[in-house]
Amino acid sequence: MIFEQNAARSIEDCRVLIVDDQETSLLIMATLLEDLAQCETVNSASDALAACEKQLPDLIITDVNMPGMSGHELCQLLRKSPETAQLPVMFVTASDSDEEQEKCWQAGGVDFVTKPIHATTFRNRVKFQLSHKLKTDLLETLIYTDRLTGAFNRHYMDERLPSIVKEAQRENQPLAVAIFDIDYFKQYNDQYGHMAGDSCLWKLATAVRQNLMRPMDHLIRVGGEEFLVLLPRTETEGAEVVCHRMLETVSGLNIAHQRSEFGHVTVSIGLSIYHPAQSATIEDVLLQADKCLYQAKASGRNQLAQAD
Ligand SMILES: Nc1nc2c(ncn2[C@@H]2O[C@H](COP(=O)(O)OP(=O)(O)OP(=O)(O)O)[C@@H](O)[C@H]2O)c(=O)[nH]1
Repeated sequence: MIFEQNAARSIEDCRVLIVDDQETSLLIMATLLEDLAQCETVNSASDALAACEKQLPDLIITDVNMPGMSGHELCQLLRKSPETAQLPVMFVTASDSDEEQEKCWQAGGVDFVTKPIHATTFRNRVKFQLSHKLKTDLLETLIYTDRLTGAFNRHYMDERLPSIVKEAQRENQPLAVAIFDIDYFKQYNDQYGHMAGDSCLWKLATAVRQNLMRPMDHLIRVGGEEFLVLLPRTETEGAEVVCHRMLETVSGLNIAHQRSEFGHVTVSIGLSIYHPAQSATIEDVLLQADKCLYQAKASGRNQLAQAD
C-alpha cells in the first residue's frame, strides 16, 4: 500500500519501474539510476501492469512506442484505477515535437525526457519526482492513517470507498467486505488498563495488515475496536481464506486475556461480498457484513460468519 511508514523512507528506498521493449535502453536507464533508487525493469506495458499488481512502484519511467500497448495507453490505464491514479509516470520519447509533448501531458504523464537521454538531466528529473512522491505520501499518511494502529482511518474510507466501488463496477469484479471487532475488549481494558488496550490494538492491526497480501487490500479502523477489511477482486472462497487467516493470526499473537473463555485476545468477523452485477448496493453489503459480525458474536465469538 502507499501508506506504509513513509516518514522513514528516503529516495534510495524508492522503487522505480522502467518499461522499454529495447534491452539496451533499459540497461542504460537502470545503470544511470542504480545508485539513486531501487530499479526494476520490464519489457512491455502489460508486464508493467503485472508488476504494479504485485507491488506499487514510486515512479514509472516508460518508453512511448512499444509493441502491444504504448506508454501513453499504459499511463491512461493506470489513471483509471484508484490504486494507481496518482502514480507518477514519466515518459521517455524519441521525439519532442509539439504533438508528442501534448500527447504525454494528455495521457497523464508528470514529465518526459527525450532520447538520447542526457544523463544529468534524467537523474535530476527522476530525483525531483521521487522527492515529490515522498512528500505527498507523507502528507497522505498524516491525513488518512489512524495514528494508534497504522490502519487507514474513517476519513480515508469516506473519501476512497466510492472510487473503490466504481473500480469494481468498471471491472465487473467482486469486492469482499469483512468487518471485525475484538472480543470482550471492554473487559480487556478493565482488566489490563487502557494503555495495554492501546498496545493490543496496535499489535493486532499490525499483524492483520501484514496478512493482507495484495497492494489493493485495505485495513481501515472504522471505530474504537472495529475494523473493516476491503479485498477488491476477491470472491467468497478467497475472502474466506483471508478471514480464517486473520482469526489464526490474532489467536497466534497469544495476547493474554483472562476474562475471555479463550484465554487470549480473539476477534469475530462478518463477511459479505459486493457483486456489481447484483442489485445490492455497497451500503447494503456493509450492513450485511455488520449483521454477520453480530451473528459471529452471538454464536460464540472467535469465528467468521458470512452472508449467504
Ligand atoms: N484501549 C482502547 N480501548 C478502546 C479504544 N477504542 C474503543 N475502546 C474500547 O473498546 C471497548 C468496546 O466494548 P464493547 O463495544 O462493549 O465490546 P466488547 O467488550 O469487545 O464486547 P464484544 O464485542 O461483544 O465481544 C470499550 O470499552 C471501548 O472503550 C481505544 O482506542 N483504545
